Amino acid sequence: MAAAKTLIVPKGATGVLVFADGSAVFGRGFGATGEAVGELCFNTAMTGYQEVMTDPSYAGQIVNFTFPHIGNVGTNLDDVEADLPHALGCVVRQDVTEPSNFRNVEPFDQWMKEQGRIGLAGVDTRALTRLIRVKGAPNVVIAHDPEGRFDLEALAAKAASWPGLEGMDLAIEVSAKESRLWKDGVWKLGFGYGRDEAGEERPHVVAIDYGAKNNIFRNLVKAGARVTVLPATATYEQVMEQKPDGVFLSNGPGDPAATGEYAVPVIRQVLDADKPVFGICLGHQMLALAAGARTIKMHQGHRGANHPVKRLEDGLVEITSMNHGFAVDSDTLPANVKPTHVSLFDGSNCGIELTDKKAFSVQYHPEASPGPQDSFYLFQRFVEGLK
Ligand SMILES: NC(=O)CC[C@H](N)C(=O)O
Repeated sequence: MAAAKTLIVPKGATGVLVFADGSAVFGRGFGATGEAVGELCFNTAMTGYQEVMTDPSYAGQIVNFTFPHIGNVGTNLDDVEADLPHALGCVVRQDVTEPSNFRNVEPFDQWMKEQGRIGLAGVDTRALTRLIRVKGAPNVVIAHDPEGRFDLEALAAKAASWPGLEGMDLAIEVSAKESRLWKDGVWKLGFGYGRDEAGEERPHVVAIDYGAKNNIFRNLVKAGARVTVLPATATYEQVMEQKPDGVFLSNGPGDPAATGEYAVPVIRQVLDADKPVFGICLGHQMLALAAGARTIKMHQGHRGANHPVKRLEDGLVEITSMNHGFAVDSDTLPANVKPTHVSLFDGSNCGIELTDKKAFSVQYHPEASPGPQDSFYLFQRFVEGLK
């Protein structure tokens, strides 16, 4: 797999992943035709492919799923984390079968096609994962053509000339462009999404959207907040105009250090004004940057739904959902930044708290979607703290 430079397309191959060095992995294309260039990452979650594909933090990335049966429950209108899929494409082991689920609305391959996203099936995705673990996340082109016509040299050149995620600001591209009130609560079988009938008396959370997953806002509503969403480029004055009781910093794609021009200075001003702050994933990384720490690109990243994280205050282990390729460098935490959570997989930083401010953040995804719900308490902790 992905061993040598390949110039011949095997008979029957209708999809391919091409690496910058010219090596290629062939399979059967599904979803949209065409090609897309991005970073290849792997996700080990056993459920929730629709949530993964629509998580805006996957902008610029192609997801290699280690779980073999992707697409088997189809797609529906509810399990989406944003209006569009943001991952560029996906690589899967088994061909996508007829959906078998009472919630299915549309087969996965058709949904991918309509959304302009490319799929590649019939690949040894676990071998591909091992390759990423050894060599780090590569830049690749995913391509699909029902006739199997691929110009492999041109595709390799495209992968080679893509600049990579490091230094790339994508939050600005996927963020909401307008401010809005958020109204949905969490989903319940038989009921769908709850409705927020919040009164003015509830704590007001101003959530800055750097590419947010909707389930974060739903959980803030469930925890009892009134939620206003602002675009990533919101100024300090625009944040304060909303009279927030607390400010939330969302997840999002790309390199946290590349958002430094607009996001981090605003976060610093919010901290200086002593507003309570809660951040998730990219929001965690940017809170750390605003506090004076540094972020680093990880070798392979963390993406899945079973990542154990230790809460340092009492040693409790949370099983968490993760999706990140950058991390806060724990060696750079200033004296007023206390680490609160650590990954039990590799010891990387998974949470911080500012000792002189009401501000905390986590690297993982307490909103799950997909994943375990061990960390829902963080929404409660934030919103209760605003009262
Ligand atoms: N889910 C996220 O917010 C991801 C943050 C950042 N883009 C990273 O890859 O680390």
